[in-house]
Amino acid sequence: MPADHRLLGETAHAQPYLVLGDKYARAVKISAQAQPVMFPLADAAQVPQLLAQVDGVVLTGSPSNVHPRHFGEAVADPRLPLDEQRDEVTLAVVREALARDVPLLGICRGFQEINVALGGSLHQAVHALPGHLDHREPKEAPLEQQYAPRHEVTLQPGSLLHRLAGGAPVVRVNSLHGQGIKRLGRGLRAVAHAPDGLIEAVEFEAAHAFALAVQWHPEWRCWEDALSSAIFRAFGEAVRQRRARRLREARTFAAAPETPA
Ligand SMILES: N[C@@H](CCC(=O)NCCCC(=O)O)C(=O)O
Repeated sequence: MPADHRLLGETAHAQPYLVLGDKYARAVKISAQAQPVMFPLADAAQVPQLLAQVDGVVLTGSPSNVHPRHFGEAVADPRLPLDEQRDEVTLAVVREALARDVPLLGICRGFQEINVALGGSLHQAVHALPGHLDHREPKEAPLEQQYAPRHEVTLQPGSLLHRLAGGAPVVRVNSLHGQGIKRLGRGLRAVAHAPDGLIEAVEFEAAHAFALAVQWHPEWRCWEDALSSAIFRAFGEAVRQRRARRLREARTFAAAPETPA
């Protein structure tokens, strides 16, 4: 799971921290029944070696935005936070995980990172687009209201997400984002849309393993919601399948006779 790079503490004495949201780790632990791990201060060059040590990747949400230079644009609103150290690692993780069929779940910012890593782009302010909803959360409201279901999404029949939703054509989801998909990345299939047409979930068409990303927050009290639980349960199953395959391959390699010099 990625680390956010944040300054925490009183402004005059703020210090840099590496941050992972508790609700993401808890959803992996409880609903996916997997052990979250982080690689603090990892850099893009280490990604192949680090991915060989894990059986799945969850790219979490974050208040920070993916730097628009990754999709050829300038920053539209300099007041909004960025996290370029995170970008450098997660964009590499997306490409390597998909190339190696490492189970991949993207949430909110993680959904956007997957799209950008595959050559897609983002609207930097969805609420400023004619005919679009304001997908941002009421920031002054209590958390229960911020993460409450806010709008419907229509699910694509035949998609993994549609199956995980038990065939429901529409579900209600929470919404805590100012950015959204503009140009869809290579190999991605849009599998859920908001009422204003914004893409709200994608799947990677060529994936042989779990590869799903959603713009909303299924990690929020996921054990209370059928679709959220199903998403993390399916991710956890994919993680255990990869682990079993990895251990089988390791035993096979260990048992192989030494080739004569
Ligand atoms: N900054 C991006 C992504 C928004 C996002 O991930 N929000 C969640 C923040 C809090 C949490 O981790 O739950 C955007 O604004 O589109």
